[in-house]
Amino acid sequence: MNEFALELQDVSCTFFSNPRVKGQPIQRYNAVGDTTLRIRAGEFVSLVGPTGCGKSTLLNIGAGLLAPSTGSVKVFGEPLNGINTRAGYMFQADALMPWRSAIDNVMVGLQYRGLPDEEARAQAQAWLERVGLGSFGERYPHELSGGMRKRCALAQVLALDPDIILMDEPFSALDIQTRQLMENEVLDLWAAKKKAVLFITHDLDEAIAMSDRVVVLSAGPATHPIGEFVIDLPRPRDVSESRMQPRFVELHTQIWGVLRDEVLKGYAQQLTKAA
Ligand SMILES: Nc1ncnc2c1ncn2[C@@H]1O[C@H](COP(=O)(O)OP(=O)(O)OP(=O)(O)O)[C@@H](O)[C@H]1O
Repeated sequence: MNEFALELQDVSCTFFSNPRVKGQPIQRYNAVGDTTLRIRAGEFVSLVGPTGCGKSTLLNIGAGLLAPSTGSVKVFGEPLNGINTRAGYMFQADALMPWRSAIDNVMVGLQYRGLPDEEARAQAQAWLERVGLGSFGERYPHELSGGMRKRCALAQVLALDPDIILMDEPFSALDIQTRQLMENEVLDLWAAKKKAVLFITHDLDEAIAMSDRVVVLSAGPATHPIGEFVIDLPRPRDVSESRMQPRFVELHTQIWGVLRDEVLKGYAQQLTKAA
């Protein structure tokens, strides 16, 4: 097996405004500059960077939802063309289908894969149990709490047993206690299967507590990595206990030293845009 599950090699991404809007010249925005990012099989990597810098754009490129303007993407050594079928994607917003019960949401991907309904249902139930929703399968998304919906979305992704998991601020909408529970659950599930994870977060504490490596992105335009830190905290980890360790504080100080100026630049840009 190739050492790298996902490789973004010298990618850039430029967005153009809609050419059909009459009377307005086409505007271009260079969201991602020259970026190389490699995630090893089984590695948990977080991307942190100022708001609006281009984190989701990079994740979308890795998912094959967006083609880079230049550069290349490889998945286990093979060039990526179209959707990355080895990856599962967990979004910031709920992606559950409101008209389907929790179990139907989890089993839908398995059904698409051609599993007979009965087997798909059994596997979906097993995943719901693993994420603590064993007795909630018949509930609809609106009948679940925010944390439960996240658990259901997690089961939906993990049921497909992807080799790569792409997570775009999956817990940002949760209260702090639920968030920490979910972070620990994700770490336990990850430790059991050791998939490659690319995790996006605004929260540096979360990035350090969860990851093997944290990559810091510059403020846009043309965001690119400006720092990379190996997180050598022992595993298994409990996210809230990890935060108490002196090494955590050291890493936080080092990474924040790089991130701080970019966050200030990003913030200043937002103010300029808003003015
Ligand atoms: N389809 C698009 N067309 C034009 N501009 C876009 C498009 N998608 C993203 N952008 C711009 O590219 C930049 C990067 O956006 P992106 O969503 O990747 O940032 P982000 O770091 O994930 O943001 P946030 O921290 O708010 O989640 C932003 O300035 C955004 O406005």
